[in-house]
Amino acid sequence: MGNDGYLPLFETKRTNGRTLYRIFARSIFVGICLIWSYRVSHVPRYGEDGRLVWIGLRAAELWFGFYWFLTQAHRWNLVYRQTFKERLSHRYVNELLGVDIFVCTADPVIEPPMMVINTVLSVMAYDYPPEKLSVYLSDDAGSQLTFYALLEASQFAKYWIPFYPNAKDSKECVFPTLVYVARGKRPQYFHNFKAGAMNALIRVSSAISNGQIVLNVDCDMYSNNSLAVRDALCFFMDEKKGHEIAYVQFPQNFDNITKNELYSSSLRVISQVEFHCLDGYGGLLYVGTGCFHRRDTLCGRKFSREIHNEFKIDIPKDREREETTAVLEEKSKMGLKYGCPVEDVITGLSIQCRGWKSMYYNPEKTAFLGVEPTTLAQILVQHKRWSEGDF
Ligand SMILES: O=c1ccn([C@@H]2O[C@H](COP(=O)(O)OP(=O)(O)O[C@H]3O[C@H](CO)[C@@H](O)[C@H](O)[C@H]3O)[C@@H](O)[C@H]2O)c(=O)[nH]1
Ligand SMILES: [Mn+2]
Repeated sequence: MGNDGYLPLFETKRTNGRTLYRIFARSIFVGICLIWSYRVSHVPRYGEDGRLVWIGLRAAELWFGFYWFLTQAHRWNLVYRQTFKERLSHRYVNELLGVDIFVCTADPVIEPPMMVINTVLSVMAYDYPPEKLSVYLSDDAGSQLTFYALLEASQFAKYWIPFYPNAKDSKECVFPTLVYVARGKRPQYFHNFKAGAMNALIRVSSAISNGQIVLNVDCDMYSNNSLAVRDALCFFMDEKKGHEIAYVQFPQNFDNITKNELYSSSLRVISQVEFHCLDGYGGLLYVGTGCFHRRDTLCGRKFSREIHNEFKIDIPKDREREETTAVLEEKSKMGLKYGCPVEDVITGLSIQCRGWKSMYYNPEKTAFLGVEPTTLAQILVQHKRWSEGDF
């Protein structure tokens, strides 16, 4: 507690054992330097065997050492966040923010409706006032099957959600708003993949529920922790620091990890080490699914020190305004950015350039579980797309 009696809604801790890691890293650096100097001082003379191989190895070791040196930036300064949800519930009984959840799907064959619907149901069951929760399903395939499955799921939810451990009284149970959205795609108008779908959802939801917070969950992932919305709100609603935070990214975990993890697609090092470090430097990336955003920053708002915990949203209601929004999206001044295969990363960076901060929250109980690529063909497609976007 500070002198003014203020109890924060979240706290940040530096990892234990940093000194130990730094000693370890320094010892490796000394080792690398010794290898370098050995390679330089013992080059075979002209005519001696192995001279070319020696020089080749020296180049490889130089490169490896340089690469190792750069990766230390991702290991040096890990931080962990902790939230205080009971303080949030206590302080904001009726003033919790509206949350709009966007689920994206694009292909009913690769992404079967059963999986999509499981995702939708899982996010409908968040432990959160249902009148403040809206779930939007964007179906880029405009599939009748997916639509029918959603319709059936909405009926099923009426029976299932009251039995969900967090629903309090089945008689009083109201349901979150559920909306199906399929964009009209025209051949002469480029659809911009997921970024286009997300921007369409931002526009549609602004005219329906207009929640101050927006969460995206891909249809190949589901919510595994019904308290994750409250966790995210602990960051946004913190009285001292909340007004600086634009987005809270949760790690992407997977429940179909193969035994030997041949392709290392569970991104373990990234989510358990490197993101904690990026977070320590205030530069956590937005990496798509599992990320909570303030709607206003996603819509282009700049950070300002004067404005405290105010969630200002301009609703583009009439047609003229909607057209303006579309033009702004096209110029990447509003919503998710276009023209890059990793729309999320560049969108996150642009938000940070406007002065906002981001947070990484990795709760003990996994918040989102998804399907990772398991075959070489799937991995190659995914990495080609990521590499095209990131470099
Ligand atoms: O035209 C499209 C193409 C894709 N999607 C959806 O976008 C999501 C992500 O696509 P996916 O093929 O699963 O890509 P991944 O490589 O698994 O996605 C990772 O990488 C993306 C780009 O960085 C992020 O947006 C994702 O959240 C992140 O999980 C899925 O829900 C798709 O249904 C659309 O809605 N419309
Ligand atoms: Mn995916």
